[in-house]
Amino acid sequence: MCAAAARPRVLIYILRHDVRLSDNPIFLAASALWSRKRSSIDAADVRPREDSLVSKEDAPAFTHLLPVYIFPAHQVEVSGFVPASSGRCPYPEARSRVAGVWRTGPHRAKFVAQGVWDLKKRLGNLDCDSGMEVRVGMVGDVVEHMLDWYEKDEGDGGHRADVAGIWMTGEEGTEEKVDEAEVERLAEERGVEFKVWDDEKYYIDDRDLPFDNISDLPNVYTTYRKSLEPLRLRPREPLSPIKQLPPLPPDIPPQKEPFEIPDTLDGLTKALLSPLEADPTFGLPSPPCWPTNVSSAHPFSGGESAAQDRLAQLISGGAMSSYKETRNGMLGLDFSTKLSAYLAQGHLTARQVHAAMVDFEEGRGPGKEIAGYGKGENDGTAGVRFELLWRDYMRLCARKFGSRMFGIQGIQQPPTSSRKGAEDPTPHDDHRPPRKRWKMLDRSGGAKDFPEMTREVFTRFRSGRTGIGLIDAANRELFLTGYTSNRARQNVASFLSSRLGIDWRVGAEWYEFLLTDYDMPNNWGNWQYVAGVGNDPRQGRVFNPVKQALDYDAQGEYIKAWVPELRGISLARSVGPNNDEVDQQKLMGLYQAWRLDEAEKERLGLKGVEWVEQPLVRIPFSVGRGRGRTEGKGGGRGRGRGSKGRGFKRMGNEEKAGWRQSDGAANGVV
Ligand SMILES: Cc1cc2nc3c(=O)[nH]c(=O)nc-3n(C[C@H](O)[C@H](O)[C@H](O)COP(=O)(O)OP(=O)(O)OC[C@H]3O[C@@H](n4cnc5c(N)ncnc54)[C@H](O)[C@@H]3O)c2cc1C
Repeated sequence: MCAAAARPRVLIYILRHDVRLSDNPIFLAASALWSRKRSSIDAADVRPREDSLVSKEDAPAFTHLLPVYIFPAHQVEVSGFVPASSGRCPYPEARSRVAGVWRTGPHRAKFVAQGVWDLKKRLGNLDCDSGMEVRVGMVGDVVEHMLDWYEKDEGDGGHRADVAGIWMTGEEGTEEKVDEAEVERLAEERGVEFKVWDDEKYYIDDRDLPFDNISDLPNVYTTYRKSLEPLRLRPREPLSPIKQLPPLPPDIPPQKEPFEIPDTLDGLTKALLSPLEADPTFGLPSPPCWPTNVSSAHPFSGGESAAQDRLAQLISGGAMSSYKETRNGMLGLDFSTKLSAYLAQGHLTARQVHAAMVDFEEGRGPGKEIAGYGKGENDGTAGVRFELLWRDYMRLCARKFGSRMFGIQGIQQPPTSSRKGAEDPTPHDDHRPPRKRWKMLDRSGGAKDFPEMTREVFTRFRSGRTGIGLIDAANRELFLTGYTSNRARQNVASFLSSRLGIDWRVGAEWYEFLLTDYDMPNNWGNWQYVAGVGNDPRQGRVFNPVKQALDYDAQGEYIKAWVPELRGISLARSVGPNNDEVDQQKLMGLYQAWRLDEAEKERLGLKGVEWVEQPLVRIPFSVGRGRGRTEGKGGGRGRGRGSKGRGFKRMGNEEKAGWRQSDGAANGVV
């Protein structure tokens, strides 16, 4: 037992989506406060960004730092951490509320584990006896167990250690807020200092927002963006690197039973994946299989080290500068940055991305051979900044709208409390579109609505067997790799919510399960935006996935990559000696296989195949030479996406093939 005077004073840092050493305000504060105490260096020498740190008065006096990453049991399935001999997991399965799918799938589980391990290694390498612990359980349970353990009487009236404080970063999710409140309650009960920090992983820090009250956040992104232009001047500089941290405490509370924490990355990954592997099909009778000769667009490993490598490679390889021209691509590594998963987990911060781009723009560091080096902001770097601000904006929407992010009417749902009236932040209150009727998985919405059929349709959607090439390619890619492009995501979300009329939240939950880059505000905000219940100022627009394929997959390469059954379609048609053109009829057959002629179906072995013969939707669309003829009038330009716009179109009179449209979709919402 330690004598009271020499008893360690432990500061516990609960890591969440801030799994990095660099540009991390909590690590920097812990490092600075501790070094100051040890060496009596003047505060100014160790506080490069004073406002980022706690003041001397607020700071708990601590001798040791215990960083702990917790896999939260309601969001990640943790039964794989229970050894076979130790009985059952005390928590319910981590499944989603509406569709009942796993909350965290294999792609993200692996990525998160890699990130946690990378940080553990980085901390260990600091050569100051630092490190990190991994725990599983509900956050409150883990913290309570730690506090109990440290408080435990050692037999002579003393504690194992004093807990000097608990720090964590704040998050916007309603579940995360509950976790924060629980930790705060426990800390208060035990007289332990508690502080929730603003994580500084966003493009614009909270302290620099152009409003004091979140209700003043504009309901339209463009208005928000304009209030902040020029975007290049807004972000702060990343925090200075950390060289030293307080050591880990001499005694560390073990993981609460019945769980056991593996001591290798391999073991950690296995524990996370084993419950999911009990059914590798995830309930799909015909799950997508890896096609030959195709690679993931997102083969990247998780972690701060890999994030820094990816960022450096984007700059020195030129992809950051060509972003504007390539960002609507769907195949390959570099059409977009693939930084989303790093940003979501906090392996990287948006201002680190900004700083790397500024270095390039000002002719510092790597990228000398790339056009535009040292020549200021270019279209590509400006485009990335524009998107990073979108990410900030979605996060602020989550703060503003709270639990309405998850309701079926999205943020269009009027607030339930006294916030009604002048403070009601719902967009377009005066001309809100009539409520859409959604098809649900578990109950009928009325006559002609059959949940059993909806479940079957949802299964085909998830399996990549709708019969619409672009949608099927995107859903198979997502299932197999954990990534699909923004272009594909928009089309898929529009297809499920508007063409099929299914409760958009099951789509959001399916994405939450599969996406490596899942991020609550971005996923739920984008899904409802596209479904017409979010903050798209032009509500009710619908993507035409055939027109979109023509615009963004004109040679059908993306569809052929992920739907190998269609690879045998030869698109070239000879129109003279040494002169070929794309056979439009066949191209339309690639985009919707029901349009292939019978002989071609026979040749490809597609005769009688359900998704070919009975697609969920048939979209009338014809092409002449060059361009396609679309249903109705042209759609909006949308979000500065280049000349092709976002591809929203009015809906036409689709043939109702094997699947009845929802009322909303059949009404041809615009
Ligand atoms: C239905 C739907 C669901 C989505 N779910 C998520 C999600 O869970 N997590 C997530 O990070 N993004 C989500 N997005 C946004 C976007 O599709 C991804 O951020 C992007 O495709 C990730 O690839 P990237 O990093 O190469 O993006 P890039 O095109 O290189 O963009 C750079 C960064 O900007 C941000 N960004 C880009 N597009 C958007 C956008 N539309 N909204 C908000 N931020 C954006 C991301 O952080 C991204 O890493 C979703 C979009 C849709 C339509």
